[in-house]
Amino acid sequence: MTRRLEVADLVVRHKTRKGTVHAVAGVSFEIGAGQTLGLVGESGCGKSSLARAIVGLNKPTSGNLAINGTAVDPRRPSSRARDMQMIFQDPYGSLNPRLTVRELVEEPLKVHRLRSRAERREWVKALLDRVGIPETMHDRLPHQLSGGQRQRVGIARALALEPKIIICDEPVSALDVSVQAQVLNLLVDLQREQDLSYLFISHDLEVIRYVSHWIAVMYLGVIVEIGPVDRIWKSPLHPYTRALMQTTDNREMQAGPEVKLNSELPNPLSPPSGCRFRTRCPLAIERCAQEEPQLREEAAGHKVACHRAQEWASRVSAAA
Ligand SMILES: Nc1ncnc2c1ncn2[C@@H]1O[C@H](COP(=O)(O)OP(=O)(O)OP(=O)(O)O)[C@@H](O)[C@H]1O
Repeated sequence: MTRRLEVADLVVRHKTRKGTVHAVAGVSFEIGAGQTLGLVGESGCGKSSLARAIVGLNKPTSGNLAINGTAVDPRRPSSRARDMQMIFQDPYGSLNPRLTVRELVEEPLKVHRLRSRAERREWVKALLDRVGIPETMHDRLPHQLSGGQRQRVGIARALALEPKIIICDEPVSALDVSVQAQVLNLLVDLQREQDLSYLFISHDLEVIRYVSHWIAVMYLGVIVEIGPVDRIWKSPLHPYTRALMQTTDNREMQAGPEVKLNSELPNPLSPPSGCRFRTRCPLAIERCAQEEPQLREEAAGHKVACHRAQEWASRVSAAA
């Protein structure tokens, strides 16, 4: 597998008046060429902090990044703009309201001094055409577009520099359900055509399942489970993943204990000792308070950070 993006031990801390939030507490994963890793977890578990640090919008506290096998300095964002771009949840907030559609897509090319004026015009037109924005709209301002059209412009802008990796941070959450599928299909088609790699963030597991090859589940700054999409969908092993699955109409999940998320996410300023999920976990035992579980491979490519995962895994397969 050609590894497009490798993230190792990434740490992001935010200093606030009340203390330091450990938003990302040592996260590692890789994404192959033409693959999507879907990242899921409740609001506040650190998904955006992770995405912004990878793309260079926030400086990570520590960690390593490699793009196409070459290490890049995670604290120097300019070094990776041409390889990696981001698509945001709120295309209105992320698009300069004073620039026309055409200018918005052209801007990254101008900043990086790429192509002649005539070539830029042609490339911008081709990009807008590809994402389904007709020429009659190229001179419009963002507020004159629908939410779906704005997101299409956001996608064209992200593609302008021909990156191979795109970080999609909740790209369809702000859109009407009827438009969500169109934008998701566009992203999936573009991936196939251009062999793009996506880190796709969503709190919606159904969306994640639709677009992803791999799923990573994040809880209070750490990845608690990661694996191939079908495996996670059918045989999730971490109690937190099971709890998230129980909020969907996943009928393929193998039988096992019910885990409900009744309480709120603990205060991220002082996460629980040992396993961060233990305060909400009906299966927690003494060891969970004392020792932080590490990700361990339970099946090919399927890793889980839970002291009880093995016991669990045998029970789940016995019931299957
Ligand atoms: N710039 C910041 N300054 C201080 N704290 C921050 C900052 N950005 C995020 N946080 C805190 O870091 C933690 C993780 O937030 P983050 O936005 O990364 O999570 P998330 O999973 O993306 O949530 P959401 O889905 O709501 O965007 C939260 O406790 C949040 O309050």
